[in-house]
Amino acid sequence: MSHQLILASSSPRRQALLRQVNMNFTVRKQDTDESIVKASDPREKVEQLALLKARNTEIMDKGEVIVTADTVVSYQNQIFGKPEDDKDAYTMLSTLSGQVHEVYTGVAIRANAEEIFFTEKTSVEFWTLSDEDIMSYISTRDPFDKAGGYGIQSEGAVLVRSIHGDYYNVVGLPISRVVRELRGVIG
Ligand SMILES: Cc1cn([C@H]2C[C@H](O)[C@@H](COP(=O)(O)OP(=O)(O)OP(=O)(O)O)O2)c(=O)[nH]c1=O
Repeated sequence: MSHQLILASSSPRRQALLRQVNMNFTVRKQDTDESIVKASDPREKVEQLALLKARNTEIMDKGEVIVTADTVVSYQNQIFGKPEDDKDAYTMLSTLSGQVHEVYTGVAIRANAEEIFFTEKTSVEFWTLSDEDIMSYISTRDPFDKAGGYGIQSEGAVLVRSIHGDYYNVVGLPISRVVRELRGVIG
């Protein structure tokens, strides 16, 4: 059967990462109400959300393979998604200042009769940030479409002291693992 890869994501970063490794794919929008997933464990949360996004994506042809993902930041018992406003971004960034947090990205792959999912975790250490560091970063508006309120690939790079694990997982898609898992589905 010939396969057609569909990335069901409006994240420009996820699209760019699949393009970077020369995958042939098309983008399909899905609109998922993320508030219905109540899991408090970050791994469970991103897996459930990625699966929900995959199940909410219409399959239009038998050969289609749907890929979806969800990213959260986890610190102690808190899970941070995208900040709602400046105050929310400030709370997230001041909590993460000087600490190590985890970024979880759950990925779901849905083909005709199968559904697989997995999660990657990357640890990220932030420098200790002054109020001025945080306020000037928020004023760039970079935090607002990103889990945890920062983008490691953009202005947020200056907040990060070290990482352990897959960099691309932090950006929103653990691309090398995704490609390997896809080989098992589309050959
Ligand atoms: C931590 C971090 C997150 N992010 C982004 C990746 C995700 O796009 C976003 C988390 O939001 P998600 O809800 O995972 O994804 P999304 O709404 O952007 O896209 P879609 O559901 O359509 O696939 O945060 C970065 O770009 N850089 C970072 O350093």
